[in-house]
Amino acid sequence: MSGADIREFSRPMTGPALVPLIDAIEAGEKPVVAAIEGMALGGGLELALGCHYRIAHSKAQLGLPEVTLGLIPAAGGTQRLPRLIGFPAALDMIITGRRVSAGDALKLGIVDQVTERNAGEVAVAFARSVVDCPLVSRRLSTWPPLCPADLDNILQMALARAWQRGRGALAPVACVQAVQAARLPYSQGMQQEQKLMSMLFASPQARALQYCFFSQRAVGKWSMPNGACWDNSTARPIRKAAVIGLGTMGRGIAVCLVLAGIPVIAMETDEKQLEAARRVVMALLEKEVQKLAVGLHLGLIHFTLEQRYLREVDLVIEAVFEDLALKKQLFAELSSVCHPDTLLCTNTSQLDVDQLATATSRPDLVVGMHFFAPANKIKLLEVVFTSRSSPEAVATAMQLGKWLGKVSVAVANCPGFVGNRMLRPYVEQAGFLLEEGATPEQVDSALEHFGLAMGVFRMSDLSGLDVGWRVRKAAGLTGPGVPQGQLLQTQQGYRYSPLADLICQKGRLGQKTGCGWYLYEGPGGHMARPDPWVHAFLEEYRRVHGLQPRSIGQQEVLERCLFALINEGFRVLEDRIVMDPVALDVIYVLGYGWPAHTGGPMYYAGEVGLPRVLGRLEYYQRVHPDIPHLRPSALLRQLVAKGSPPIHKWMWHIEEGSSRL
Ligand SMILES: CCCCCCCCCCCCC/C=C/C(=O)SCCNC(=O)CCNC(=O)[C@H](O)C(C)(C)COP(=O)(O)OP(=O)(O)OC[C@H]1O[C@@H](n2cnc3c(N)ncnc32)[C@H](O)[C@@H]1OP(=O)(O)O
Repeated sequence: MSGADIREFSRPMTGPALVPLIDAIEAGEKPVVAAIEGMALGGGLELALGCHYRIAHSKAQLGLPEVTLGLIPAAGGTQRLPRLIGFPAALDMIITGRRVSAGDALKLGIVDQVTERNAGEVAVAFARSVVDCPLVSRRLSTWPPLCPADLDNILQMALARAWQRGRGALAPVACVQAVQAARLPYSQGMQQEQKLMSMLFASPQARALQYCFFSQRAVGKWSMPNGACWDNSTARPIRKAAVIGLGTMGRGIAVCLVLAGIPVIAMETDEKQLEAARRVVMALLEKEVQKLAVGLHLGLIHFTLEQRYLREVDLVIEAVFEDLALKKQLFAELSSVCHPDTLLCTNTSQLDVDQLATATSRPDLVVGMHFFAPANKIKLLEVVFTSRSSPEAVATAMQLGKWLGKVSVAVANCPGFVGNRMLRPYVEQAGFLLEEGATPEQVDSALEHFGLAMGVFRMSDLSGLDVGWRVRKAAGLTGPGVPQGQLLQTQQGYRYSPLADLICQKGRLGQKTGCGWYLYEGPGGHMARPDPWVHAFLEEYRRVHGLQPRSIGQQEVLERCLFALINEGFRVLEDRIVMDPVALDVIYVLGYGWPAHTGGPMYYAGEVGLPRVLGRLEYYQRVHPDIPHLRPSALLRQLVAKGSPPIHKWMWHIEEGSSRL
């Protein structure tokens, strides 16, 4: 039982109401044993907690994921669970919404028995064995709360954690408040639970999080402009895969494959690099084995320098250095080494997948599989199809992503695909704001206050500033031989901030060099500190270029960075790079740390109001006519002209034939 029907939350609810039902079961004179097979989530677990005993199958999973939907467990979960397993463990489960295995549930005391057999049959036998036992001690609502001496401290720490990790989300905080009420007599605790639930139930955050839940499932129902789609295309089985290039991304991808039980050929061209990769990958795998407490066959991965092993694989993911010529050469080689049916996938984050496809003997079997770092942690996968990718190739990559535990989003090939394409105007605005008077920490603090996991400059330092530098050089925006513009700098006719290039030229490449936009403890350090050098550098830059710094408020930072990103999102939709705006929201929430409680950038635009987004973009464009990314997209204008329809109707307003595919 995976809990309440989430769709019902946005329409009038029908009875019977769950709370009185659970209370009636608990108060009953017959022993009721919950038999848990599969899932007991949300209202499902709350129902089980109202039963007198719980028997779970060993493969069952239990949890209270309401927080991920912007809610609290409001059918007594916040009152019964702390009574059963204590405040610290209950707080952890309720605030994070994480699922626990049957084995862990037994250790925690949530279930009375775990069985390998049919849980229903075992529960019936168990019920017979307890039929004469008194039930009075089995009614959790009557238990006195298990209050440890340091409960105040525990609750305070939980509250601090909820604020910090929630990044502005209300539900985690309400979860702590509801659990706190489990100190009170049960009926008073329930009143508090209901009060908090009523506050959250109709909140914009809950709506946004429930939109995220369905969006992450909707993207699995992909389609391509040629009519191929998820239910008319068949994925191939992947019995063995290869990863070529064992840098950070390749290692993470190899780990994902092994964890999913897929045998992997992990290939490098350099002996030293291969050994380094072997150490890191095996250490990561052993850590996972310990964490998940699962038996994993570590022999599933074979490290090699030899291409001949590639003959036996069904799919290759290349993750070599981001260099088009190098990748094209590799793809040409793979065409002759691999079996003619082998799918050739690239993990490029921005190179032209169509060009890579032309280097092979099988362009129909080439797709992009764009993982996000760290590949073994981030749940997003962009599956990039070209004009020649076959439905079967796309279906296979999408299915493989799901098998790896990712949410796969099908996107058409275009520069930067979706995520990085929308990121460019955002990063660009941040650079302009520095020129105009802001500091990296002012910009980052505004963005983090909004709820992003990391501000733009901290994120750039983490990814490595040389990544963008290389892209800008390849685009002819900077580098030897590129003429420097006038004040303000212009390149290719538009305003261009060379600040990031200048920082890179100083050898400041981010965390890996110990400094970038911030200062770190040393190379590889993580603690970002404001750097007086950067402040002096910015002041000098403004002085040399005659720029009068001005005070820039939080609102301007947010509007310029976020609305520029959203504006590019509308252009992505106009170009029909994705099926609908839902895909953009999924990509940003799962891949770029966009706060889920705002739904994602496009959903957020709808909440702010499209006329407001348009109005602010028009304003900033008047002030900065030399920044094309601030020019409102035609689709945004059209939607506003049509009265700002809801997000699921946006695609109806795109003119036929506007697709660039
Ligand atoms: C002002 C008024 C105040 C009113 C106060 C109101 C008080 C109301 C009190 C109400 C008390 C209710 C208390 C209970 C609350 C809850 O239970 S909230 C729900 C909690 N449960 C969850 O969050 C579980 C969500 N589901 C999952 O995690 C996964 O789906 C799964 C169960 C683990 C299965 O995963 P998987 O096998 O990968 O399949 P999916 O692709 O995810 O799902 C398959 C399809 O099923 C749909 N679906 C799944 N769960 C739900 C659900 N709970 N409700 C509706 N639909 C669900 C999912 O969307 C998929 O659908 P399709 O895409 O159409 O195939």
